[in-house]
Amino acid sequence: MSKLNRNTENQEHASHLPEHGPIDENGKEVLLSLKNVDITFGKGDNAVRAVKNATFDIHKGETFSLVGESGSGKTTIGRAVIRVNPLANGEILYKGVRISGKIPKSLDREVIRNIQMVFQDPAASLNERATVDYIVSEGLYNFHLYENEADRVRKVEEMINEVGLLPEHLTRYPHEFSGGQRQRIGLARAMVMEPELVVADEPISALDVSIRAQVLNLLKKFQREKDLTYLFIAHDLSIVRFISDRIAVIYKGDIVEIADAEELFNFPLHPYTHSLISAIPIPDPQLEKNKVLFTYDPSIHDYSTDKPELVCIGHDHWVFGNKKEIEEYKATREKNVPLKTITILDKDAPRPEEHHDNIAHDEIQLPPLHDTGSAWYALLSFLLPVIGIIAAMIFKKHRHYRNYKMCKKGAIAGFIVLAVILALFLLALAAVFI
Ligand SMILES: Nc1ncnc2c1ncn2[C@@H]1O[C@H](COP(=O)(O)OP(=O)(O)OP(=O)(O)O)[C@@H](O)[C@H]1O
Repeated sequence: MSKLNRNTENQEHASHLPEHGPIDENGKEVLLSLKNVDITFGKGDNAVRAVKNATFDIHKGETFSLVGESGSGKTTIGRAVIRVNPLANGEILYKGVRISGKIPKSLDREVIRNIQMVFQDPAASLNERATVDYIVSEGLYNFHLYENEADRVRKVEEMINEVGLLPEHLTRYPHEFSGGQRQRIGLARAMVMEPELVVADEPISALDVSIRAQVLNLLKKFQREKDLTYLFIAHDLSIVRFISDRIAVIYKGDIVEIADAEELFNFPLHPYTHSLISAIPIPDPQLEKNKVLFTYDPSIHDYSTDKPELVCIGHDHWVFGNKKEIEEYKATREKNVPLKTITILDKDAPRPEEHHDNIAHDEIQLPPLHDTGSAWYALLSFLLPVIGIIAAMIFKKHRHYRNYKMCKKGAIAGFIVLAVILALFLLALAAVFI
């Protein structure tokens, strides 16, 4: 497309944005930079400092996740990036160009087109009175990103196919769709603009667990195919672990830790990050029941004289703390021994420390290695139901619950088919002899 159409529009308004962002000291292209960003709501005594001194870079092509509990300021940052929330202090740069505060109207239009947002609640974010066709086309209309009507229709149909819906859905209204389908419409509306950066604000939190993976896979597919960069907002570390390149943790408006995803999970230095990791449910009910929840107590910090700041302690790992804390964090990291984040208590079993030390915390957070739930188990159990039932019992004992369910399902279906054949045979016998 769009390169053509973008150029067409850029000829009308010379582009304010360079083709590439600046390169940082690690040789990575910086697409978005927040520098000392403060965001405040209200005035005087009622003022809420929702975001305090937020500073981070997002590199081209990466998934950068922002994680923290409800009310910590994640959405406020996302909305500041798309220029909805004004800053009280600091600035936001896109490809090195300031996009916060007062900017020329033509730059504002370029920013809207290049940075799109996908919202948490697909029901609330879609205009209920507009058809899907109009919803997906709205940005194209506003920015004249099509050559003629046939071109617009082609773009919209292509996009609706790409998100897994059908062209006949275009004439329908949002209320005629399920939550997952509405989120697909929201994705189509954002992606049809061919953005470079997508702010995805809890895009799967409102969806059924069963369809969350589909929407995540769709986001990943778009990223691979269109070289997208994501600012992914979530309140739960377990969701972002496997989709993020880097993760920033935010607590009550302060960014308390930023690191590569694996670095953060291996060395969660800030106690709030530790508490978020310990809150991730373990798929094994026995271990989950006996897990000790680590809760964060902010009163452990004494910031009365020694003020905290976000400091890089090496390994591109940033932690928020005062000088004393930062020295401790550095010393811990230099030992290079992954930190223990989960403690399992079990009265009847070995001591908690011993119990935990035998299992890497990575392992307990994952389902058992061979718990695949493959359809082959069901098929073989259908053909050999007795063996299927035995296999199901063994899988259940080893907590391979998905395999167990598949075997059970297949074996039961196999028994029913055998019973029906036997019944028919007996009926036939009866018919012959009576
Ligand atoms: N428009 C507003 N007016 C006043 N206060 C606001 C406004 N928007 C957000 N806030 C306040 O700013 C703080 C951060 O809110 P924000 O919505 O960014 O949190 P969040 O981390 O995204 O939470 P959630 O996961 O629940 O969406 C909260 O204390 C919230 O009450």
